[in-house]
Amino acid sequence: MLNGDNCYTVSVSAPGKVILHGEHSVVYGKTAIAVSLGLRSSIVIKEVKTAGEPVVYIHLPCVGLQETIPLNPTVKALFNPPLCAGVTGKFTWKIPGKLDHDCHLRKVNEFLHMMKPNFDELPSNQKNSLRSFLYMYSGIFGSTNVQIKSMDISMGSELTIGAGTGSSASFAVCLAGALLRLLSLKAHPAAAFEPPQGFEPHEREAISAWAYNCERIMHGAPSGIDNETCTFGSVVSFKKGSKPRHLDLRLNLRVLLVDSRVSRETHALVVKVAGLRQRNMAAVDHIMDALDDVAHTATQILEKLSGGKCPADTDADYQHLAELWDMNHCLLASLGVSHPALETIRGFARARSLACKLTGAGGGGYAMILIPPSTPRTAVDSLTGQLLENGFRVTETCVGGPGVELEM
Ligand SMILES: Nc1ncnc2c1ncn2[C@@H]1O[C@H](COP(=O)(O)OP(=O)(O)O)[C@@H](O)[C@H]1O
Ligand SMILES: C[C@@](O)(CCOP(=O)(O)O)CC(=O)O
Repeated sequence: MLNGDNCYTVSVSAPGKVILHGEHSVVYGKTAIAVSLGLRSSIVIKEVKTAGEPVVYIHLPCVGLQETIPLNPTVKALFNPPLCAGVTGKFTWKIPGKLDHDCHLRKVNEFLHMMKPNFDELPSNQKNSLRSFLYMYSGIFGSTNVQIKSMDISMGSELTIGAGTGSSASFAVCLAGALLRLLSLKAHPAAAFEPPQGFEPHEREAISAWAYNCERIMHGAPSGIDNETCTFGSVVSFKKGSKPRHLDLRLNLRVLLVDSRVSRETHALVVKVAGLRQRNMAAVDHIMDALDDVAHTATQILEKLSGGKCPADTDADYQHLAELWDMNHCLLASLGVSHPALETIRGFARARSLACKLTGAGGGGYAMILIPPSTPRTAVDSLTGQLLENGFRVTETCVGGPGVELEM
């Protein structure tokens, strides 16, 4: 959108993600399936007129951050980012995978320390958000000749931060989507007078690749499944050592996302499973194989459900899926990654014949309850009431919906 002052506004949203199948077994080379979550982050970038030097105003209430960044020193320190060693030519925003990530990130860190002498004392979520913004802004705009202006950036999220529902990827995808669209509008001003178009597949590729670089800032060596799921939505299948594969399914599975309110550390749970495997190699490997089979069969059912089958088949498919969710949970429980709170949640769901599984690392965190379309509303309401009475947090939402979207 272009206003009378020749300033653009861009609004973008992106979903979070949950792991549907393959948590823990993916560490041992099996397939994992992630789906987009109905809870989304959103961003509004507005170019604004300012009297003095150009600045970026950043409002990130989810991490309690409000910051003003001067643009002239940013341009001087961070524009014209370097290419990876051995790659010739000039870096452009179209090839984020060829950016010398470590060198660019080091410059971002040096700049932040210079701009904010107390940078090291900030909470790590604020540090990561600031690093990610500067990295991406200078990476994208620093390789073009478009004229930069002051801007105001606000970002919100329905996701809980740091709970394994992909808030960091959702944040990074929103940021990349909005910055790339702003760049495209500024580079092709005539497009601002045409009806806004959603993101094209090639734009999504670039968004996901920039978000992956941001995920590297937050997580070191991420698998790429989160940025892919938050960008493309729907279902993403992933196996260690290969690129995540987006399955273009039209799904809208209803779920209750239940927060057990038990905090857990992913790494500790991965180590626990490794210990169990060390002592019981053959048995644990059979469990991993079974988890892999569950992931593959569930994918086939999701493919059927997305094909718009007749209602009778849909019921049977949901029943089969529910069976697999239960089996998946029990296999994970046999690896020692459930928790009494998760078992309580499952008990409440089972009393209403609904399937429930933990999602992510387990040991606490979230459980998901599948709500097939035929489930009576009263059953969902009474289950929700019981969960809330017992101190759990409950969100009714969908999985498998759209990825990054331009908000009109
Ligand atoms: N809405 C948001 N605003 C600002 N930063 C965000 C937002 N959502 C996520 N982040 C960034 O992502 C980080 C969360 O990453 P992480 O701990 O991996 O959580 P998750 O498992 O939810 O992805 C936060 O520390 C913060 O830097
Ligand atoms: C346990 C594991 O398979 C999934 C971790 O999920 P989460 O980010 O803790 O929700 C670990 C991993 O894949 O790195």
